[in-house]
Amino acid sequence: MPVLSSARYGKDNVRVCKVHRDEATGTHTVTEMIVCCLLEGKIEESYTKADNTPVVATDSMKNTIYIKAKEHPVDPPELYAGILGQHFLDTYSHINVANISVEVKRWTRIAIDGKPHPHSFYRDGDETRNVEARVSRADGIEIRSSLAGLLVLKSTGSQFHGFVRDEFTTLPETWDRILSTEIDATWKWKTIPSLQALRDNIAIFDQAFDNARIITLKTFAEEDSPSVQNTMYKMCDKILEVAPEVASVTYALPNKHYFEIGEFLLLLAPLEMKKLSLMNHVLTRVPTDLSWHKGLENTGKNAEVYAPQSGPNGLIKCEVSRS
Ligand SMILES: O=c1[nH]c(=O)c2[nH]c(=O)[nH]c2[nH]1
Repeated sequence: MPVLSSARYGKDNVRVCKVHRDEATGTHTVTEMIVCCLLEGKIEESYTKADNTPVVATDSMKNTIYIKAKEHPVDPPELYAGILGQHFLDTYSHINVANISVEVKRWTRIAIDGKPHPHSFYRDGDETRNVEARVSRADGIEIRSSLAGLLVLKSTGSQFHGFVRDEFTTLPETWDRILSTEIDATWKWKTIPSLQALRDNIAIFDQAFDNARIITLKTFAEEDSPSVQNTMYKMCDKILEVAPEVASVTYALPNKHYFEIGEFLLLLAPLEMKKLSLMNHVLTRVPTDLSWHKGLENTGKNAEVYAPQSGPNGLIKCEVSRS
């Protein structure tokens, strides 16, 4: 006998844009977001018995997303997610959990001759500010806030050495390399008991976002990184230090490799590679640089031209909690 072990449903990819007009100053603020709303509760029979009585149509959820954006502030997104989620619990007694996710796009104010323009904006990158809220009758409000899609690169101040060297290793140790990644940082808040408690503490959300962004960029730029692992751990530690209401921090960082040009030749000459590994237990990529062309030197200290790799890439993750 099969059992429905879990179920949730709702509307995804609801695109919303809200314009706030400050009457006094004539300044507009634009918030564009993508909202997802998935409900859980006593909805089994819609799956198992074709009984739609408990089903709040996903189309109605889409309407609710617009209406709540009109009736309430959408900033910070943690507040909007809490308000929207609580609405479903207050309105439908058989709904027990509302899972709300919000992805906020960047619309940065244009400055003209150094002066912020009142109603014109530009998209300065793919970075988004995200919120995942689980609003539950039994467990209160659980929120994960995050910053995603922030692409960064440093052209020095990154090392990687001392790692396992064996018959599978070709990567040379380095004391100076290009480091690039796309920041995906998430901070999980201690459980918030109610929407009122969330409202009472509203300032912490913007503060944490600003702090997480500054800490990430400052640590990335200023540290002489021994590895992605250690650098991301330091970022987590610093965020926990400045945000006492945050319970844990996670990072997921792809290592976007930039290799010296000559390293490709090994892949093109597998027989040669085998021979080298027999001769030399520690096989490293053979830097051929560009010297075959008029003696151009382009490795080590002379490296200027690199080949950005689209894949494969490293992917390094961690979660740091309070002890
Ligand atoms: O910072 C790094 N961590 C790794 O685990 C790793 N592995 C690798 O090939 N390069 C790197 N860089």
